[in-house]
Amino acid sequence: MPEYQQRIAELLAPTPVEPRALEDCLGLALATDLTASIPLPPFDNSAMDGYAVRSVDLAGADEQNPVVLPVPEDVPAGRVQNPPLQPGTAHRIMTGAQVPPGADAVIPVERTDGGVTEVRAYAQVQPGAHIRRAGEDVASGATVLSAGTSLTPPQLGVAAAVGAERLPVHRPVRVLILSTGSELVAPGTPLEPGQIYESNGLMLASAVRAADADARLLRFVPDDVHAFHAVLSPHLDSTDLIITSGGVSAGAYEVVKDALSGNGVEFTKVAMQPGMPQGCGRYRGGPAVVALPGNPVSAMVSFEVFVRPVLRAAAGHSRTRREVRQATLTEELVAPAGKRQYRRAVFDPATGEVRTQGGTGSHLLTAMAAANCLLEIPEETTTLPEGSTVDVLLVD
Ligand SMILES: Nc1nc2c(c(=O)[nH]1)N[C@H]1C(S)=C(S)[C@@H](COP(=O)(O)OP(=O)(O)OC[C@H]3O[C@@H](n4cnc5c(N)ncnc54)[C@H](O)[C@@H]3O)O[C@H]1N2
Ligand code: MOO
Repeated sequence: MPEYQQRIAELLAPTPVEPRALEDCLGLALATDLTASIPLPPFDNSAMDGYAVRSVDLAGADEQNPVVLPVPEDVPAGRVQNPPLQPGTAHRIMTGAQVPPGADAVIPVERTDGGVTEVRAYAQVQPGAHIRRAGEDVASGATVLSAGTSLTPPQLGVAAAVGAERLPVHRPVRVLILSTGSELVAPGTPLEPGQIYESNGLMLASAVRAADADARLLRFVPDDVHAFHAVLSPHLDSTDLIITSGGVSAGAYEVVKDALSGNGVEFTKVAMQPGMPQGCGRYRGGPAVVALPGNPVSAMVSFEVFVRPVLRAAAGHSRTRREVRQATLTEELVAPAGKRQYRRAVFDPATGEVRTQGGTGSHLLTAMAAANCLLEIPEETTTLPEGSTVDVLLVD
């Protein structure tokens, strides 16, 4: 299994780096460190709506003995020209407005009568009170985001706050998802006997998108080799990776295998359950191909262990793997010898316990939908008593 993982990893080269407007960067990987060219906050500013004062001018003020100061200036947030505060005066100031030179504190409006031309202050203030200092959040020249960061909303907020207009990010991997199979019909149409609704295509496209890659879905590719090549051909120049599901095992009418073998893709059996039959390679020397088995759970588990980490690495993310936790098994399990088994399971982070969902059948998709982790059973393990410590891959 590790060798097969390595083969797939080698198929995808890092995507090019391109500058993108901040609003188009969510989830993408930053390609170089982002350094702040300004401090944050950029200037000393008020944390409160109130009055900028010299703290010494309010010494001894209280409810019974208010200090009355003239208010010659009003300082709304954004006022650019900001006259200095003269001793014995107060400037009415709003949250976020620049503290005038000469002021060393802000008294909140609630501690005053709220006067406009003169103000009665009912409390004294400590020097520095309610002033947010320049550089308190970020010093000028500091690295605010590191290369490889998968950009989150607050990180994009930081980038905007330091004045970045665009960011150098890795272009997302462009993935084409194909599903084949004469038994498949679109949800929304009536089912004839022998038919099932197509679900792998949508599931894999969603998994690709959730891994912050681009997905294009081609469902119901005809079960015919010529038609298969014809459907692919217009997409080849704009695709980094083709993912197929189904048609890789030992049966007749395996269009994926028939079309891709001899065109750069090799099919093999991997010592893993589910997900034994697999294929990978490069289609006619062009895009990478990963041919996943058709059983829905096999397709999904194979995507998790083979494809997702590679998609993340190619797109420059420094975190490519799911979090692995150690958990205590609440039941006894048996597993096949010589295969790495992945069981659908629910991990409870509060207790550290894990319990499997459903059986091992790779058609049992609802157990996968109910799971929040994959419980990994190593190749050499065939029995796990209740209370064993196991590794779980957190998949949501
Ligand atoms: N004689 C053998 N038979 C099978 C073997 C084997 O080694 N020898 N391996 C089994 C294993 S394990 C798996 S996994 C499957 C893989 O089969 P294929 O990749 O060829 O997939 P299909 O036969 O096309 O489909 C399998 C199953 O999945 C359903 N399916 C397929 N595509 C979709 C889709 N897009 N949406 C929903 N469901 C889908 C399909 O109807 C089948 O039920 O082979 C075993 N057999
Ligand atoms: O590999 Mo199949 O995935 O066991 O069902």
